[in-house]
Amino acid sequence: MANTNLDTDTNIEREDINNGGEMKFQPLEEYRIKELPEAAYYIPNFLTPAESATLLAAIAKQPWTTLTHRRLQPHPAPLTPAGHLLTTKALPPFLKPVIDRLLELSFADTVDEPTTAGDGHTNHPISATIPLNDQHTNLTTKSTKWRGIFTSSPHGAPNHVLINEYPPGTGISPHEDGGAYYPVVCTVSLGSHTVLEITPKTSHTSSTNEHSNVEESTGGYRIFQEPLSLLITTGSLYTSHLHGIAPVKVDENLTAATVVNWPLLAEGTRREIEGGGGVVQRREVRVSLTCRDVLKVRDAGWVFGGKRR
Ligand SMILES: O=C(O)CCC(=O)C(=O)O
Ligand SMILES: [Fe+2]
Repeated sequence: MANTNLDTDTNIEREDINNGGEMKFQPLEEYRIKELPEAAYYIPNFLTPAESATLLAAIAKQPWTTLTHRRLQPHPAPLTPAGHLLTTKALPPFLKPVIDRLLELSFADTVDEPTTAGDGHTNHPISATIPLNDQHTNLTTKSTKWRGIFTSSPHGAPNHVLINEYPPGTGISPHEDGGAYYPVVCTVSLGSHTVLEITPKTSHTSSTNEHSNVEESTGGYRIFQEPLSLLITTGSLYTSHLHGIAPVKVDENLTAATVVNWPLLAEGTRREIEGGGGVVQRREVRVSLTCRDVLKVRDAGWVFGGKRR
């Protein structure tokens, strides 16, 4: 049954993250892809099918930049070759629900709080139950601090969304994203699933060709991205490794052993993949939204003689 169509997948796990009609996600640690060497997170059903439909309709009305095999939309503007965003224009309003949803996600940091303050005064009720002569012992209590994924980023939120469209049979060659962004990359997938391939690179500087200093090794990782899902990569994963999508119409050999985020996939998806013998067709166009915080932002008004649109 290779005709598995994941595009109509139901929200089997939505109950887990939906609380009284308000979208509520578990702490991000719950979504960690444990097999990867750097912190990365995968959240199935990050958006609802209705939200996806609204987004796709809004995206269809925006102008595209056409490449040889795919189209893209850089919002609010393309980056310069140096990786700068030359506008202070906000992201278009149709992307706000996605950005707001990203800002809802948080880590639940457990922090140790001393029960005695530096000046010797107790600052926690627990100290009241402790005999005075025991209070020199270094007592701590655990508390939870919520920390968003963009809390420490320069602008506190993504300021750039790159929309890529991939018809079945198209992909993106292995690449790294470079240093223009704060190292948190959030990718929302709409339409079809895809399989992201992450390949460690071994630095191998050649004196004859500075562009071929990246040598792919065989040990890589495959991440299955369901429609409606969110993938977050952090740290050096996108700089110490290459990432890309094979230009194929059918993904094969998809199993718990070959897909690193297998345990995080919606149960229905795992069943469908298994039912298809590990083979899944890319039947629809996939549209991805890659949301990042570009570090360097400058108003370009002066560059164009003060003429702004
Ligand atoms: O479409 C994707 O999921 C990946 C896009 C990507 O890697 C990029 O635009 O740099
Ligand atoms: Fe990329």
